[in-house]
Amino acid sequence: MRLRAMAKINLGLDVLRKREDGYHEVRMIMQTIQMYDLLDIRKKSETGIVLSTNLPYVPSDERNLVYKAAKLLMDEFDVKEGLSMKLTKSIPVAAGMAGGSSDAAAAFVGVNRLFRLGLSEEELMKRAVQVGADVPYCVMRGTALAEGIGEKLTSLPGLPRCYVLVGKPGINVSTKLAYDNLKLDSIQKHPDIDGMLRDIENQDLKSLTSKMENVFEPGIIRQYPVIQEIKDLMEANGALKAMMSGSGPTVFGIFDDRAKMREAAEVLKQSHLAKTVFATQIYNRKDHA
Ligand SMILES: C[C@@](CO)(OP(=O)(O)O)[C@H](O)COP(=O)(O)OP(=O)(O)OC[C@H]1O[C@@H](n2ccc(N)nc2=O)[C@H](O)[C@@H]1O
Ligand SMILES: Nc1ncnc2c1ncn2[C@@H]1O[C@H](COP(=O)(O)OP(=O)(O)O)[C@@H](O)[C@H]1O
Repeated sequence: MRLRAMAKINLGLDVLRKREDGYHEVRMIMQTIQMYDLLDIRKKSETGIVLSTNLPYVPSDERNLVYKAAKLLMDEFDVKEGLSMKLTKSIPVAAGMAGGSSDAAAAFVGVNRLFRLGLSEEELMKRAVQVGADVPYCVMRGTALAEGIGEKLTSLPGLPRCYVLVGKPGINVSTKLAYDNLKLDSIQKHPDIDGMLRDIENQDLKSLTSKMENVFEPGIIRQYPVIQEIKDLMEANGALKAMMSGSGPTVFGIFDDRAKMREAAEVLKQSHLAKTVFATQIYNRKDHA
């Protein structure tokens, strides 16, 4: 069985407060994009889980979120058969695009199907949060409002067709450090998430993109000014708006015109500001086909 684990971007990202357990309460507008890892899974005769990946620097043992997700379900349902998984990564790692979380979501969906565990999407999402705050969203996909620590999800109407240019500089940002370094009292500008929800309801892409904000962005840009340079390049080359995704460092630009996006992609490649440049579009199917 082959599953696609789709990447996400955060169109809006607000952090409200720190909880007792160290996690933060957030309010985010999430969007799946057509960029994916592949997870091949099959039963094997010997018991246990075996995982391989195409990247030497991604762990292929119990530290991998795919392994964690599969083990969690197989332990709960006392699955005696073995599982073999092959993960082929294309989503940049530690990039703010939920690559690992989405791989874990694919493992939840795949193990549920392969061993006929009969869990509904909601039941999978309830378990998914144990692997990571963004994993329930990666099970759900599409356009969504994420609250709580990211696990309280409301499905939203799909956005009008638009194109997404992804540019990741050659640096990595730790999500944990990004949260630890965030000074909640000195956040200059909170995104207008409610306004964005209205724009999505009205299918008004221009108004929606004009409100895009991410509270992590100023702090991470101070550390890595290249992020600002990539944003500026995208906006100078036709993006309605460009912003950092999640805890960074990936920048995405939203375009209403595919040709313009492709031209901007060429300019970005020539600039050598980004290590990964990928031109794609939003993705709103939810069926894990
Ligand atoms: C920032 C966001 C925005 O979508 O995405 P990424 O940049 O990772 O893609 C998410 O909130 C990332 O969610 P996720 O990557 O699943 O987080 P987890 O693995 O559960 O947590 C990693 C660490 O981040 C911090 N964390 C995470 C989520 C949250 N709501 N509050 C937190 O404080 C915690 O310190 C935790 O130890
Ligand atoms: N399946 C996986 N894919 C990528 N990284 C993984 C995976 N499982 C565990 N990790 C670890 O998690 C860290 C962050 O991964 P990733 O999910 O790509 O970040 P982000 O959520 O910022 O996009 C990596 O440094 C890696 O060591």
